[in-house]
Amino acid sequence: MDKLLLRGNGPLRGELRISGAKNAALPCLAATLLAREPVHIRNIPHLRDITTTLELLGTLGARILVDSQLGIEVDPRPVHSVVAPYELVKTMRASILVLGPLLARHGSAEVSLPGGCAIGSRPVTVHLAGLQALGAEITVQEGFVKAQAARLRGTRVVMDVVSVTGTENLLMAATLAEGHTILENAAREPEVVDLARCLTAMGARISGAGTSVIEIEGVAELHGAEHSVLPDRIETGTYLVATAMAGGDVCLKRTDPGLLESVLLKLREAGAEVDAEPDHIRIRMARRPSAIDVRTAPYPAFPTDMQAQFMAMNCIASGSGVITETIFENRFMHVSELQRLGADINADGKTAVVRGVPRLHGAPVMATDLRASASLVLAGLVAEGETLIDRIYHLDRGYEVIEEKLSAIGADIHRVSSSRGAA
Ligand SMILES: CC(=O)N[C@H]1[C@@H](OP(=O)(O)OP(=O)(O)OC[C@H]2O[C@@H](n3ccc(=O)[nH]c3=O)[C@H](O)[C@@H]2O)O[C@H](CO)[C@@H](O)[C@@H]1O
Ligand SMILES: C=C(OP(=O)(O)O)C(=O)O
Repeated sequence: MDKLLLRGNGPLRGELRISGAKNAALPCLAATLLAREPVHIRNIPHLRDITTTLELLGTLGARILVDSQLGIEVDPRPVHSVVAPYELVKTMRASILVLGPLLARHGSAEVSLPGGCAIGSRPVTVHLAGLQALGAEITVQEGFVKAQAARLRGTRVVMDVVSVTGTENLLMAATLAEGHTILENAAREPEVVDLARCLTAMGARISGAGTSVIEIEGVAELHGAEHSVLPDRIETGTYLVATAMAGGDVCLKRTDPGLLESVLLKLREAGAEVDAEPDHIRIRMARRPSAIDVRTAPYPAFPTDMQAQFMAMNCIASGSGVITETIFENRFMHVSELQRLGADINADGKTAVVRGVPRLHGAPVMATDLRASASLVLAGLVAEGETLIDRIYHLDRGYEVIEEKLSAIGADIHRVSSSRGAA
């Protein structure tokens, strides 16, 4: 099993290109199941979650073509199965996203309850209650969600919690429902908006995406389309924090500052100079960051997927900062690993108080989930000596060639096989 080896190596300088967003590419790939013709999706990141999704689509019978630019064409016409098996679904939360499209397009679906980051209990009741409201018969048996409906019927659905993938599943299902659907208390994340753009290109009739009320006028069928996935705001935020921690001058290309205003605000508060242009962000940091307070909440507030990275920054900041995680009940698993590097963190329930220390010290650590892994990489960039990160398969779910991107801007980071790690 691979590990990452890092040595603190001073400021970061240069430019790097941001990839397409994992959390938008995954629902867009699921949405291809709704169409009657091939759908071409561009700017897809090269990630393990994407490979798993393509494998899942292939298992259902879809034909997948990858072009030289890593654009992917999914031809859903040969789909012959509506069963998403446990072996593929267990590693990835987003696999539940095939439920709505399979049900809407084929009248039934059997999807294993999903896996993904173990950051909380992560129920799918919003998805199931919404599909029931749209007329589906749903049972959960032996770890599988089984859903049936000859044709879904548009209706008003009030989601009892704001759920990103819940909103996406219902949005996709409603595109082929008979009549009008109103989704209330919808998630407003940019990835939901991107999915709505993809569906609209396929012929769906959607208004209100990006607000908490989305309306969908069902259509009889969806056609082929081309769609380019929006930039990954979490990858963008992670490299911005890396520069804020290590110091230096880095330009992130092919991103969109409008997607992460709450994050840019916090970076400026920490002392970074941030120039936001329509398609790139330049960050300069010439001093130790100041500790900041962060409270996670649904978009447009501060994203939970950036919480661990900001905790890493507070670990080496001047002063103390309070991190409050309001979305997931078990998203502080990085705390004990950051402590192994010398961080001073006191976590209790939803809150962690971080007192910045002048220096972290390298140590062997273990990645526990995707963004926790990212926080360890950031800490390793500035720690004195060697940091060896185990279980980086979590990182490979969500960061495209992270060691290549960070090396290109001056970091000392290498992927090593376990035999080197054990030496
Ligand atoms: C593939 C993907 O896009 N993943 C993102 C998505 O996950 P995901 O869509 O799984 O997260 P949700 O928005 O559904 O979860 C938000 C909160 O709602 C709760 N909840 C959710 C569904 C439900 O039926 N009942 C319920 O109580 C969850 O336990 C959690 O506390 O949004 C999260 C919140 O921004 C991000 O951290 C993930 O990176
Ligand atoms: C939690 C995440 O992913 P998933 O929802 O796929 O587990 C994430 O992207 O930070």
